Amino acid sequence: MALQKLNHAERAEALTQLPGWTHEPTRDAITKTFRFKDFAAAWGFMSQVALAAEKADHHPEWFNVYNRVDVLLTTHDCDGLSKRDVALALVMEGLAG
Ligand SMILES: C[C@H](O)[C@H](O)[C@H]1CNC2=NC(N)=NC(=O)C2=N1
Repeated sequence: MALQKLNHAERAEALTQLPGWTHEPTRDAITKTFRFKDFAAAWGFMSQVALAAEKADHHPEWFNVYNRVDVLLTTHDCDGLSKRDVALALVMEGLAG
């Protein structure tokens, strides 16, 4: 069965668990900008997220410059926001400290 997009109630619930995350309607994605002490800290975060993402077979769209990591999460398989995006966002929150 195809992965389902989150319904209204599920989206609202997800965003209450994810401070600093914003819904981006054009892509039906959630986004956040993380800032770290320096480039090494940002890259360390990205390395840890990359391992978790690969394990879950669910990957972020992201952009890094120096200590900043802009993240966009959406599910290509259903062309919108799914529980996999919420799960990866929660992993990121845990790793960002
Ligand atoms: C074949 C593979 O399982 C799929 O392409 C996975 C890989 N990573 C993915 N990542 C994201 N963000 N969305 C997907 O739909 C997705 N699909």
